[in-house]
Amino acid sequence: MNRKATRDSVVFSISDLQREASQKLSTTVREYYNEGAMDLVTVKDNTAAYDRLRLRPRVCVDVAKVDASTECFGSKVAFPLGFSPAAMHKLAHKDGECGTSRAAAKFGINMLLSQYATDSIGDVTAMGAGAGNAYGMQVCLTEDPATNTRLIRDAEAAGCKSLVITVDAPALGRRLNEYRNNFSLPKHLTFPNMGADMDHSDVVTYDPRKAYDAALTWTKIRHIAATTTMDVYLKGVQTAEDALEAVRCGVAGIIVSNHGGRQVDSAVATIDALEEIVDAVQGRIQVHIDGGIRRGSDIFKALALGADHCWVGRVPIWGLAYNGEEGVSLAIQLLYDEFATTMTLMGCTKISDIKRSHLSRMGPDGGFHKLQDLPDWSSKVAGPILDVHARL
Ligand SMILES: Cc1cc2nc3c(=O)[nH]c(=O)nc-3n(C[C@H](O)[C@H](O)[C@H](O)COP(=O)(O)O)c2cc1C
Ligand SMILES: CC(C)CC(=O)C(=O)O
Repeated sequence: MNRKATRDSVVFSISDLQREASQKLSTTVREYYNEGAMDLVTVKDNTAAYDRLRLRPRVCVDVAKVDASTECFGSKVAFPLGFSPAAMHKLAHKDGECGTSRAAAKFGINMLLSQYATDSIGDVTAMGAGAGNAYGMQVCLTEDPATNTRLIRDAEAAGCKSLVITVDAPALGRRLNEYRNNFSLPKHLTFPNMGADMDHSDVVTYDPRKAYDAALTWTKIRHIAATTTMDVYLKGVQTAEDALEAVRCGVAGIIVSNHGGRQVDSAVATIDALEEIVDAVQGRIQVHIDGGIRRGSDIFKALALGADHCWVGRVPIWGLAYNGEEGVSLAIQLLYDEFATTMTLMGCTKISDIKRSHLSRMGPDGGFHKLQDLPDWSSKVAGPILDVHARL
């Protein structure tokens, strides 16, 4: 893709995209996508928290050439952003997850597919054939081991590089919009990754056997991780304590996430949770983040705090709703341009130049204070503490 593509005449930012996309959706679908659990405290704070961090630009650095590319799941990606797993893209546009996948592949970024996607994992990864970007399959894990095994085998067969186990959903959060609007999947859409007998009522009526595993534990994670060739990531880790458990489990990485504020309302904004987690993990496994990222400068701030990679859930959905696959491409382009511009203005020519000392945060005295750079952990510990396959 031409990374300096033509501009849209209406949409110049993700906030414009959200506004335009939202106008095209019915109340039920708009609220399902845009809202979250209970009073939306965390939905709002996920974005607001980025504004509590400020940038400390360095000047007189030669930034004539800026390289925003990095690596994720063993693939080179255009910049440190990919698509989080989000259910039901076809409610936004008929292009669905396959359209999202084509846009990701053309730009060279990675995509995670929800087990509640409206396109199959095989069809979605086929859209990226030959493009070089990587895919991951997200699973909540159900109480039915046969369903879990089938999902994992399908993902491996489709060429997924990672298995993303969502750990913040032992049950569905209380999304008041879904109750108010009597939300359900329209009859013409299906969950092709879930098998023929699955319909959306299994999800909203909390049939845990079919939809979630309320008894998911670290022991089960270790067993699942040992049964797959894919790299395992845990999505929904929100504390240093659980990040350390993940390190002990020997998984490849974690995604610091509160499910976009759709599970526990009043959960800490992910950018606020990130710091203690990065400090606890000390570089032993990958630390990714999602939730509230709406600008290239947000990606910069997350990397500066120590994240290895960022993901967005609602952004591609708004792109789809606005203009199908082309709308998704527009969304990626905007975030790429904003991120590359932020790097340039901050005096960073490559990803490894981005440091905590580029950030300032408001302290109890009301003043802004520079953050201290992280130590170089790469020389201290290499790789996870334990090899999960060796343990079992
Ligand atoms: C409509 C919608 C559906 C989602 N479905 C899933 C899902 O099936 N599995 C999952 O792990 N997370 C799901 N999420 C959460 C996202 O993966 C991600 O954590 C969240 O959207 C990040 O916040 P953001 O939308 O502010 O970027 C969903 C989010 C949205 C908005
Ligand atoms: C089908 C839903 C359970 C998908 C989801 O995780 C969400 O809506 O946040």
